[in-house]
Amino acid sequence: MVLNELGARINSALQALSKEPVIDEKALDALLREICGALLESDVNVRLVQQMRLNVKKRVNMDELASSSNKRKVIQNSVFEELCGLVDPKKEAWVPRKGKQNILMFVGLQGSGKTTSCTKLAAYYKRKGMKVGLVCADTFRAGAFDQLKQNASRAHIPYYGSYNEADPVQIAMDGVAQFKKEKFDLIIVDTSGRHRQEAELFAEMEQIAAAIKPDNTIFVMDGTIGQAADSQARAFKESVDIGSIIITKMDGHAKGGGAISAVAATGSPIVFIGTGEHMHDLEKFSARPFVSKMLGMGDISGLVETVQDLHLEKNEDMMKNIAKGVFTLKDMRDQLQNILKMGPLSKIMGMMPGMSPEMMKGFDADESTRRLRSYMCIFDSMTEAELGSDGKVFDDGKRLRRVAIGSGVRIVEIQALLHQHRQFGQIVKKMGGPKGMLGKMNPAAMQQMAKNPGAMNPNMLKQMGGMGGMQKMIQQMGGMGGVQNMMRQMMGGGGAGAGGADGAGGMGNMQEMMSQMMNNMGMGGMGGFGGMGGRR
Ligand SMILES: Nc1nc2c(ncn2[C@@H]2O[C@H](COP(=O)(O)OP(=O)(O)OP(=O)(O)O)[C@@H](O)[C@H]2O)c(=O)[nH]1
Repeated sequence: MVLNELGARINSALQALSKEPVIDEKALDALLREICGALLESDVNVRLVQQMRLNVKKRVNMDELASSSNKRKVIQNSVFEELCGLVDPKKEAWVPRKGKQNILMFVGLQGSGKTTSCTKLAAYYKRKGMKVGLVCADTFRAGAFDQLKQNASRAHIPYYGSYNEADPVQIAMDGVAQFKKEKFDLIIVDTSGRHRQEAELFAEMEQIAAAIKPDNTIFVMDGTIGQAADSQARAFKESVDIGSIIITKMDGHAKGGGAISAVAATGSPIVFIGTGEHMHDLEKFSARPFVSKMLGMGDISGLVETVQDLHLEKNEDMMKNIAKGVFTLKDMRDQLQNILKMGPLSKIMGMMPGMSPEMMKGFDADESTRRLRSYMCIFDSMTEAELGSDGKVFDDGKRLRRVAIGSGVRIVEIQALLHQHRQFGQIVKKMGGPKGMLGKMNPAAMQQMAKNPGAMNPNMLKQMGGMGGMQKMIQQMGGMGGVQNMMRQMMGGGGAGAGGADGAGGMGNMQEMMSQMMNNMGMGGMGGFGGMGGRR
């Protein structure tokens, strides 16, 4: 992702500042030159870059700041704040309200990723427990309804459309009326992105908006269009009341800066970014976490939300087991299943603080996901009794052969899985049990922690000394292999080969990732229940 490169450049400019013996106007100018150059190369609007440079200079008063370390901190903070300012229109983003029938209309040019994003968003709110329906009001493009139908069916989202009705306004009204009658919480209306004439397209959008009276209109913009984003956003803003923005295709080679600066043109907040063609490739957008992640500082709020969506509290058995220091094969399967449910591994890794863009380079998320799926096949071929065991039953070669035949996976790979399970079991034993960190908490507290990690997040961070402390903690996890080591093994050496040592290497890292996640949550839990919760 090109934004990672932008983040890496800004980051290294900030790092270089830390090495400067004297921090003066010259050093500040050199830093700003490098940062502004990087932003311009990423297609961020030139006026905005200029303004950002002036704002940082205004914030940093060299004469008033005494020590160099103070100056460094003030400059770094100012740059961070101003980068956030670039993508933050300081307007609260609209969110659908529970207990109300919310209507959302999507607009955007043809090919921007509107239809794909409609379904991704519907799936997102479905995961949040809402009853969501999709309406296809694009009658201009032949095949638009089929595309929406296909996407919606794959995500198990109810949809409405028509092959006969030619009037998009009528379809939008009928679809909304039907879903309203059926008490849907959120109705998403997809519109056309193309007409013979631009004026016709805007007129149609206005008519649909007047007929269905959406609570919010989302403007979908292609992240790869560069500087053209500004004029496109302005044109849409003049016709419809744009409430929010989704920027798509921020994976691959999107520079993204152009679309991001469209925020300034519309004054509306970016609510999500599309990061791929799959259903899960939609990331919630907020200015600070976005900038933090771009600079390799992680996105704790995103990670917490993703973990929340897993509803770990529902897995009572595993919570009880872990608190006791017990870890069965079934627990491992459930954990891996959870990781698969969280979406692409690269996305999760990017949310972890301390994962610098360099560390993510070359990370083969697809290969790791493939390996995870092959482990799922192995688990599927085990009996309930085997799954509930600590894995020692597989010392018997006959069982191993049976599972290998059943799953179509080589014996060495099953052995690798069992080896990793044993290793992770040892970590759980250390963390759990009466003396371990998790063992000191009762199962109800563990469930509470899983149910609402976000609520204790501020305490967790405070306890660990803020973001810096979090990064330090991850570095200190060197004892468990270390994140860097983990990434190296996950993406390197192991490569495409799935068997034997490769399989073990990849899995070892996967397992470390899980333990880190649990460790993070565990610490949050301790914060929440160890007296700190009372202070909130
Ligand atoms: N890589 C990537 N591709 C995307 C993303 N979002 C959408 N696409 C792809 O972009 C192409 C166009 O997406 P659509 O959803 O059909 O675009 P649309 O805006 O609905 O187009 P019309 O229906 O013609 O108005 C499809 O091939 C999508 O798979 C994204 O975030 N990343």
